[in-house]
Amino acid sequence: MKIAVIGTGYVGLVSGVCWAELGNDVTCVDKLQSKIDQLNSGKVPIYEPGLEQMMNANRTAGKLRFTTSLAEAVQLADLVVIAVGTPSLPNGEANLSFIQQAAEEIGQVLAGYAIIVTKSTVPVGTNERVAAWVGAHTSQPFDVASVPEFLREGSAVRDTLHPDRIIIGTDSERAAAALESLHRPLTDQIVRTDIRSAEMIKYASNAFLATKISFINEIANLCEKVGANVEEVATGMGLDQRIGGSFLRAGIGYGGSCFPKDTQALIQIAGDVAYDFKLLKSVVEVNQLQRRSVLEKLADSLGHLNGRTIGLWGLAFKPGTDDVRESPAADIMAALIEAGAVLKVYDPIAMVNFKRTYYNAAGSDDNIIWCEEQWEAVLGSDALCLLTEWDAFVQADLQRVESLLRGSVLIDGRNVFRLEQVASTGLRYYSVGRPALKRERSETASL
Ligand SMILES: NC(=O)C1=CN([C@@H]2O[C@H](COP(=O)(O)OP(=O)(O)OC[C@H]3O[C@@H](n4cnc5c(N)ncnc54)[C@H](O)[C@@H]3O)[C@@H](O)[C@H]2O)C=CC1
Ligand SMILES: O=C(O)[C@H]1O[C@H](OP(=O)(O)OP(=O)(O)OC[C@H]2O[C@@H](n3ccc(=O)[nH]c3=O)[C@H](O)[C@@H]2O)[C@H](O)[C@@H](O)[C@@H]1O
Repeated sequence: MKIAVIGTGYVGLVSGVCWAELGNDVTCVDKLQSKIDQLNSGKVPIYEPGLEQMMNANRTAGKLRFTTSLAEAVQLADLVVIAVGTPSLPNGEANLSFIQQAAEEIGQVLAGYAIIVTKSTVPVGTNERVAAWVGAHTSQPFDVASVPEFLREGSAVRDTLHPDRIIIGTDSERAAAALESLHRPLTDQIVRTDIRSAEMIKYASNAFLATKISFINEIANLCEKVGANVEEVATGMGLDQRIGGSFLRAGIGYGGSCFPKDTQALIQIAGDVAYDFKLLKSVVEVNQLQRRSVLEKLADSLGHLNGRTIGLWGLAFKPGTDDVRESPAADIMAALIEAGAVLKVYDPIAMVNFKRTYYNAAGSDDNIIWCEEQWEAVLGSDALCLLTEWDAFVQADLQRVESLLRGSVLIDGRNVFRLEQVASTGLRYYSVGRPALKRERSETASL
């Protein structure tokens, strides 16, 4: 199949590369010249394990191309896939301006029948608007379909090649048959549905996963008060097949480019039809409060934060990605600085993106020291907070943490250390929903 993919972000680039890998002829388009130049020089602009190698193999085989010319890509394509961003507007609603622009541009250059697929996450009813935006600029025949994407950053290639299911929302038999044959090599779990249901499946799935996380985080908060251990609770709950064990890891709350944006958008979608989505509003509120729990634990252990030096391990919203959009670390850092703390921060992959997104590119802020390596963030700090569970942190030698800290406090926002492991050190240890190890120890013992 000849495929044009509009947008070379996490979704467009990974989908395009994987479709080429399956033997299709793929042209990826982006309006950012710098991105296309980078891709044409064999470099992937995002951090996504396994992607660069697969991309270059398919470029060399002549199955994958990159261009800024939407016309060049669309005119040759049987299938045109829209994978541009749908960020939040200030009121939480999805910003559809990139979708509209792409749809209108497609309409302007369409040279014959094509199937136009929206892979971006869009509110219910958007694909009908896509049809209208394309149709306003062409007299060529076309069909539209909603094929939402469920990949996770960090495992995007694997998720794309081994999806749990493929959702195809369209009222065209011709489009459905073509999309089924495109996806059949990946899975037998292909669900054919109407366009509006397909659009809703995407939001409902993300909102449900976010709900599971906020639910377990509230159970964790309760566990801390009643002396239970949330990990034991999650294991016990998750063995019930009706509940399932995934997405029950308590922590500092969800972040990323999708759960925060899509939960807000669904609340807005409900509001537009005068429906008050109370449960989802609480999910969002709980998630916001959960980020504060790090500050509360620091205040509990250190007394006050003014003038304290706090080491932070992890800035990405989760390991395996350099994406820092809506990362809990950003809110936690801002609150710590406001409380008068000095921060020593380190992330193995996301430092550059984080500085560019939340500070100026140079990262200049008198209260933040951007560390060259992970131990520099520990050296001389009053406390260390682990915010992202990168392997290098999970495998860290806790005796070394103890000896380099000026204080003795370790806040584990992702429950990565075993309680017995920490018990063999002198660290005062706070995790999420598990018993704290609050023993007394001189704050200035080391260094
Ligand atoms: N990031 C993720 O893990 C997932 C994202 N999604 C959804 O997929 C969509 C895309 O997300 P990402 O890939 O993260 O976005 P992104 O922001 O990383 O990439 C979007 C790309 O589209 C390009 N673009 C925008 N307008 C264009 C136009 N008219 N012509 C050509 N290129 C254009 C931008 O320059 C950018 O490179 C969003 O709706 C998101 O909610 C869905 C599942 C997973
Ligand atoms: O629509 C999207 O963009 C994507 O959003 C999520 O994928 P992603 O944001 O890449 O990452 P997840 O692995 O789902 O993690 C999201 C956040 O939840 C947190 N999380 C996850 C699981 C858990 O048990 N506890 C928990 O706090 C993670 O730390 C992270 O901050 C979904 O998992 C994908 O299916 C979906 O396609």
